[in-house]
Amino acid sequence: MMSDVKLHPSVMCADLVNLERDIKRLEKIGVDALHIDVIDGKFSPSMPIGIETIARMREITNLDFDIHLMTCNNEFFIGEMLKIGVQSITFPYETSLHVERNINIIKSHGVKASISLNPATSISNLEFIYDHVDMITLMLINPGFAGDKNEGQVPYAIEKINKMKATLKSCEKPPIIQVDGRVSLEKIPSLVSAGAESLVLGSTSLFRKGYSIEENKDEVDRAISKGKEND
Ligand SMILES: O=C(CO)[C@H](O)[C@H](O)COP(=O)(O)O
Repeated sequence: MMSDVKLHPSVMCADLVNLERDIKRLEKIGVDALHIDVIDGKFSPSMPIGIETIARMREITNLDFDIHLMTCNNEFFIGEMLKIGVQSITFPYETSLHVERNINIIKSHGVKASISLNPATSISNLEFIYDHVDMITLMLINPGFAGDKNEGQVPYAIEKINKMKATLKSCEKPPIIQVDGRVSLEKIPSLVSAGAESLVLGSTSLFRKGYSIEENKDEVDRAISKGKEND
């Protein structure tokens, strides 16, 4: 099924010892980009995927890389990702001293620039840069860990998406709204009808245990269609 909602599987939820196999499966089912979390152990206390692994992944697939930095030294990691050759880089607002400079560096390499907001960070912080970013990633959980329980998502997720959507109405070229964190099959309909345009798919959807990636993809498509009906 074709949908204008972008599917970005979260690589940290794949089988990390069978990464190539899972990437090939994702290529076959048709996804829009691989969402790759780069976590430095300080911004959040986990380190699922390292720089070398991403460089190696670049050699085995032509899928777009949607890099999500969850780091403190963003300038360093932006530089490393640009060397690898990625299509989009999201960096966290909360650890960026020079937000506009980061955006400019990323864009000067022809790469899409995006910014992420932790659950408690207000969207008003982005007031002056909406027109300069390609995507805004709304974290619906406190970042760092994937989880296969349908819990952990902040209760104000839908309200935040609604507000973001309303705010972006006045933009000439509005950035895409991406949602990340426990984007479950149950929640996809309400997230999509609120205005989410890119879904980071993890352990409660595309990588749901007990089902194949292919079976889960059918369920994701169904959940998106349901969300579109309620639009
Ligand atoms: O950003 C992340 C962790 O911080 C993961 O990409 C995200 O949580 C996906 O996993 P899940 O859907 O299992 O929560």
